[in-house]
Amino acid sequence: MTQPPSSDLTLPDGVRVVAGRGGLLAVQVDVPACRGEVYLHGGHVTSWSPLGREVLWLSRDAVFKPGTAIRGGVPICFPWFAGGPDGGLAPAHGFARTTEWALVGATTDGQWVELILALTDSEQTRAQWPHSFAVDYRVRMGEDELALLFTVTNTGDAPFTFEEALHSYFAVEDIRSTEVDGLEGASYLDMVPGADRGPHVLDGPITFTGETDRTFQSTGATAVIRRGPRSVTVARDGSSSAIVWNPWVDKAAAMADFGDDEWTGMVCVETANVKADAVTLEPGATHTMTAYITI
Ligand SMILES: O=P(O)(O)OC[C@H]1O[C@H](O)[C@H](O)[C@@H](O)[C@@H]1O
Repeated sequence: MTQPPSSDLTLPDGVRVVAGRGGLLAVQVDVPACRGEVYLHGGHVTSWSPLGREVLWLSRDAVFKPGTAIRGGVPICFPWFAGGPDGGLAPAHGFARTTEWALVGATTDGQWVELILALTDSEQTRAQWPHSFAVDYRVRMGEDELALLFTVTNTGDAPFTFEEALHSYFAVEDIRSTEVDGLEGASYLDMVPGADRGPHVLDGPITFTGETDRTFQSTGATAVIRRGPRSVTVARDGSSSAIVWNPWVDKAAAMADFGDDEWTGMVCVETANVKADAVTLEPGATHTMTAYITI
């Protein structure tokens, strides 16, 4: 089992740390406004359930074990996305989603709960990415908003460039009748294998009729997921990229940690800075990317 958070951290009422699935440590929130769960493994939000209705999607086949990313919720992609700007980097989406994070703060005002997680460079991270950094990740959950504030500081003495994504999976009634609005007019790359990569310009709301994997660039536009009776809005700050993803039939079947029929019930709308939107930080500089998820 991973290390418990430092014992001098006082947790407010409604917040506790438990041995979750696979024995991994999970921070559970249970307050009148919402319930939620964040695994220290990957700094991974796996649940946000305001007023008893789950907003995020988590695969029934998700694997909870060291070294493996959890399928669903909000994986953190850092310090690169996919195989990195030029491809070829491993592990896919960087090491943050498979590394243990520390819980360094937890507060509540009775309505909101804010959890503060931290990740800093170690011998293990420097072997994969030779930079000194500190990430402060604030997860604020309440009755109608989940705010995710991801702050990276360059604690070294040379500049570095990184990619980042809050790879949020949302539950939808049926992807075939789901629409994502708000990104009209934005430029995107079509990352589905074999497709014309583009860049393309989006000319209307996104509807889903097959595998979809679009990387929107140079846009901070807010996306609205119309997914049944209730919509979810993903607003962003400090984020110029957004990824919209559904694997559809064949890719879902090819993933061991994704139920064959589960592609109908999810969509990813990700808050990111990737490819040409990668961020460069000078020594001592800081960058914050925020996702505001509201219902
Ligand atoms: O299977 P993973 O490494 O978690 O990646 C899952 C997906 O993440 C992003 O949305 C990418 O755009 C997709 O190409 C990728 O398939």
